[in-house]
Amino acid sequence: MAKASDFSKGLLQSEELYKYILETSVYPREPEALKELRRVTHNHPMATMATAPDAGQLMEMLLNLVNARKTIEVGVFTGYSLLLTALALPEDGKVIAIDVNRSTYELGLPVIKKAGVEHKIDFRESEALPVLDELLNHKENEGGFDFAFVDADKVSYLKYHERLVRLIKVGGIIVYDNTLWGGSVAEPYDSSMPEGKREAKKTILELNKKLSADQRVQISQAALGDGITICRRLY
Ligand SMILES: C[S@@+](CC[C@H](N)C(=O)[O-])C[C@H]1O[C@@H](n2cnc3c(N)ncnc32)[C@H](O)[C@@H]1O
Ligand SMILES: O=c1cc(-c2ccc(O)cc2)oc2c(O)c(O)ccc12
Repeated sequence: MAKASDFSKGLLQSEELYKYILETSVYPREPEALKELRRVTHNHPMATMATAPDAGQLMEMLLNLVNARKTIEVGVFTGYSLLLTALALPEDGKVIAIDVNRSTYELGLPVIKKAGVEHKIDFRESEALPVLDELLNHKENEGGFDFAFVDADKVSYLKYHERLVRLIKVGGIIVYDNTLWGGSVAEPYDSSMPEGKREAKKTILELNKKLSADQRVQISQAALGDGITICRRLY
């Protein structure tokens, strides 16, 4: 079973503090299906990519607050954030879930099926951008979604934002994961950082500036998980 110590301390000062939050406020209320999904993901070499349970708990609350019925997820991996979304949706709710990799989605699929929420999921194995553009080809999709979660290739986040801000309804919410990128956003240039991570950092820095200046959305950047920015469409 995954333990609090299996996660990095996130952005907090100590492992103990993160463990305290998880054990006091998150794990006792986490649905059994999500625990099982964490167990299934535990031995995957990229297990650290899964959405952090504390960030997931806030997402669940946001989904409830906007009474989400139609949502979009960009970046599924084994499905932790997808399953929590599907659990939060009503019986006739739908999440369009996009990922270039179906095999990781299939790793978590038995847990999703057992939880009885597979019928709410429209999984698209694809690059996200063409799917979002195709949705925008249909006028009825503009403002047609209540909520979106973005947790995929960081270098494309700005492109996703321009599409999602049109797809989400006024009052709806877009959540971006990794907006503090391990805390590196506030650190000087580090030549030992792998090229891919450095490119991602560059985009995240640009995204954070653009979101801060984007009058179409109200924002809140929260230091949960790897940093999440919540955007609420204003007009
Ligand atoms: C950080 S993981 C997602 C974690 C997931 N939210 C969870 O809770 O487990 C990122 C995912 O984005 C997918 N991805 C990367 N580039 C993509 C793209 N251009 N379009 C769609 N999915 C992409 C990867 O295959 C990977 O599964
Ligand atoms: O270490 C990572 C890497 C990613 C990542 C890199 C490239 C892609 O095309 C998609 C995802 O995402 C991560 C992530 O979302 C996270 O919470 C922690 C680490 C990483």
